[in-house]
Amino acid sequence: MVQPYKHEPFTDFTIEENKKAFEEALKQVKEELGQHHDLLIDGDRIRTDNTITSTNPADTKQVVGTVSKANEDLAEKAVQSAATAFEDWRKWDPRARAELLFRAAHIIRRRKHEFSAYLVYEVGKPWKEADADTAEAIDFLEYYGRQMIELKEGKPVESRPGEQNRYIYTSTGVAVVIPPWNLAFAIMAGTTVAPLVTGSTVVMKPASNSPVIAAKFVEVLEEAGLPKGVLNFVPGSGGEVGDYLVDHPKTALISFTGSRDVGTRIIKRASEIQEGQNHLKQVIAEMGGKDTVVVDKEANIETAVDAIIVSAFGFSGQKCSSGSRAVVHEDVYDEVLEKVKERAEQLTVGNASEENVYMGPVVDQGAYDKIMSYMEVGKEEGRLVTGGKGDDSKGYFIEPTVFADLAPDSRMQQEEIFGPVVCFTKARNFDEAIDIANNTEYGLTGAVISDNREHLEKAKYDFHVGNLYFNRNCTGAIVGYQPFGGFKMSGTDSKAGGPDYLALHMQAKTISEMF
Ligand SMILES: NC(=O)c1ccc[n+]([C@@H]2O[C@H](COP(=O)([O-])OP(=O)(O)OC[C@H]3O[C@@H](n4cnc5c(N)ncnc54)[C@H](O)[C@@H]3O)[C@@H](O)[C@H]2O)c1
Ligand SMILES: N[C@@H](CCC=O)C(=O)O
Repeated sequence: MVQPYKHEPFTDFTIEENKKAFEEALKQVKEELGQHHDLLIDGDRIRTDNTITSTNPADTKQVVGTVSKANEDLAEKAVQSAATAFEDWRKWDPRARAELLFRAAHIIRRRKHEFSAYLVYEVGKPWKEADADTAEAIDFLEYYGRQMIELKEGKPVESRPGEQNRYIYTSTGVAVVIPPWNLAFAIMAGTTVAPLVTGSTVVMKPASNSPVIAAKFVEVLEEAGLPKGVLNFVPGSGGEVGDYLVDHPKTALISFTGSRDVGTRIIKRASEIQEGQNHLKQVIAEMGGKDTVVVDKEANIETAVDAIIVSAFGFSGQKCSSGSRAVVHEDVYDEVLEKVKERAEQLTVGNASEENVYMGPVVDQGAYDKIMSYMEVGKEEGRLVTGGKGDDSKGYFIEPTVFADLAPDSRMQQEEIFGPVVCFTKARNFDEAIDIANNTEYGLTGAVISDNREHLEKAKYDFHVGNLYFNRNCTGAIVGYQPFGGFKMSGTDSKAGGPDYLALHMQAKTISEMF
């Protein structure tokens, strides 16, 4: 009997024993760093001359690992291998596929701190963020396994006398999985196992900033018993391997999570019918955000400050859900701004492998340069309240930064910066605050801090985002509790970790028989 789903608890690092265990994991993983990881195609490990080197963004001289790099020929092999494996895999009992996910979850749970330590080194996650990322990966395995068991008989439909109707879900085919680097474990794992558990086979191309954690996860799935060819691992360039996989006539499902530009490009390419293609491709594309914390005049100010700080600076603002905009009622604007400034100045920034670092580095030189260029835009468009400086001499560190008095349509309030920067805009009343919150092309997350019930009810209908939070931060959705996905240019609203997610990976089939 499968136990009811509950999310994986977070580690309490104030408990000395947990702290020691995590330090031990960091030490152990540090000794392992620098190893090489091969491609996996049709169950074979393949080593290439071309490699991707993954380095620690907090200490760029530290090599986390290298991975072999696929080209178009190897991507072709991977698709063919997945297409062949599909014929058996789709006929596996869905429960057996689900149980494979449960076994993988157990393996990760036993070595939880080890995986989190990899996240600390590979993408610069502070302990808590790394722990939450690993917990979410476990949650996806446990949750989607249970969802598949629930869906395996299909859904009830009516039948008339002399007729038997059934409505079932069938597997789709070869899925291409293209995850981002920021929820480097959770999203990579969740988007990989969702097609797998539904009976599709997968070609996974990890993000080039986080291929090592992806390679470690592939090892876990092999250990859990995944047959050869069912999952093929092909790190490579987005432009070369990504495009090739998306365009391939045999790929049937593309699951992408990443930026708006790459996502919309994939949607366009996947809609073009290739020679030899006899199906339409299903595309799941979860993309960027420009998320707002709205503060009403009737609000608990401490709750508001907390929500802004956590939303803006958790994982250095590198979440699609990050609250990079604060839209605050004019009556409390100065007070909230001043308190956010004070709190931001107390946040610790440093190498994430050290305890009690609130903010680690940003992920790479490209991200660092982009975020720093926005500091100049912010100074032109608004007022720098605190922060604004960076240091990329050893790693990519940027101060928590607050800009004030920005026009709602300024670049700072419209474009996804994806760094530790929050921009304040003043609103004359609650209606105007919601209008400002809605005035970007994105619609992913949002928070409203208010003690006014009428205003909260209004926000339920008028604040146009996929994940809306009241009196808390707008980050940190939990699998099975707060299904995640956005409106507008934030994506296809697939709601990862929700009850409808797996159905998007399958084809519903009606079978009707007369007696
Ligand atoms: N909505 C969500 O659930 C969600 C979750 C996490 C991150 N994000 C978004 O992801 C972005 C940050 O992640 P990123 O920097 O990894 O995004 P990205 O778009 O640069 O890359 C995402 C993935 O796409 C691949 N890629 C790049 N070019 C490609 C191409 N031409 N064809 C196919 N694949 C290609 C990359 O290698 C990577 O694996 C932000 O915009 C963030 O908001 C969204
Ligand atoms: N699901 C995560 C964000 C994923 C994107 O980065 C959250 O809710 O904070």
